[in-house]
Amino acid sequence: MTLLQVKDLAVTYAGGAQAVRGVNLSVEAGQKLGIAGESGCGKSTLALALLRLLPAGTKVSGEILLDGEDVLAMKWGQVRAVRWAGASIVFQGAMHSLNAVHRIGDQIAEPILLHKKATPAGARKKVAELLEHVGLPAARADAYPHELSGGQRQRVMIAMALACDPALIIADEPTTALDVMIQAQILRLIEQLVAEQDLGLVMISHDLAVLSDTCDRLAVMYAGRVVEEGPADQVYENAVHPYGKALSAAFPTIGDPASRFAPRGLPGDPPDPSALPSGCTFHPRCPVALEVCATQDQELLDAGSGRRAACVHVGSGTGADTGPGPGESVEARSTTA
Ligand SMILES: Nc1ncnc2c1ncn2[C@@H]1O[C@H](COP(=O)(O)OP(=O)(O)OP(=O)(O)O)[C@@H](O)[C@H]1O
Repeated sequence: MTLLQVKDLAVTYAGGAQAVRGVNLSVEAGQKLGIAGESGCGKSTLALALLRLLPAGTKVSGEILLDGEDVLAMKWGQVRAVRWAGASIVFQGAMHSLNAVHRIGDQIAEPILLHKKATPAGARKKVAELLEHVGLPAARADAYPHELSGGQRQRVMIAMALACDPALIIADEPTTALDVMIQAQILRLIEQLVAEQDLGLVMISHDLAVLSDTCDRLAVMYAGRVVEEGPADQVYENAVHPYGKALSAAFPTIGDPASRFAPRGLPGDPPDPSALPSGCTFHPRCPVALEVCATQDQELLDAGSGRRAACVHVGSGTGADTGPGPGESVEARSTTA
């Protein structure tokens, strides 16, 4: 069953930044989609757009079908209901998302009282169940956010996201602020909940390794566009788009100690979304760019093994080398920049 279908989504902020450009994606029940990319590529904008949480004055076009209904065409009352019962978001940095002066039980109960029309006793019971479900004692309902550790607060955020039984969870950098051990626990918790409740998951992270470990499918974004997508292991280990390759090369390969010492990083910076380069927006940084890339953008094309990539080399059918893979060095060899 398709829970989320995004068609040709574009977001332009009031100042002219084209943060998301023509994104298409879909999530089935029980499926975990990871969205990866450098800072500023539009990941959070995409997440916020899904539930119409962008600032007033932002231009949004395309379609966001949640359970078949277009969120962009909904009246505000319907959008508010969908935010908890259809899909909910787990943000990074729970300390900023939780209200410091309210007990966490009251904060989790609020959407249950509002959207599920539960009685106070019914909401308290549901809060206790949710806390236990995310691995916290029910008695922690009486705690204030500052009385919990970072990992416990993130568990509270997950409990809150599940409060109205949504079909889809959107997790924006859910573990970024946590240490590695706690990060692993929270990722396992998310995986377990998705499997148990047959939820859909959209997980956003700059960390391709974390995403490939947790998700079934990956979409790699660059300058507001999805430039590569496919099965998580294929995109992480065998990316075909030169940017996807550079991104996966930025993470050490498990089991290959030599890769820890390989030069990393991609020369140059991502483009300013208010003044995007012509053609393929990656061409000024691309190690294998051709002249045509400066004037012509590519659609996502079939790249084999379930992957699709927006690169002229994929379309050429030549199987041309699109640059270094995980653990290999990345050097600019651009013919156009
Ligand atoms: N409220 C806003 N008004 C104008 N521009 C914005 C706004 N929010 C984000 N942007 C711009 O939109 C682009 C995409 O930002 P976004 O936060 O979606 O990227 P991101 O990939 O999530 O980055 P990060 O990982 O750093 O959060 C950036 O260039 C950013 O400066």
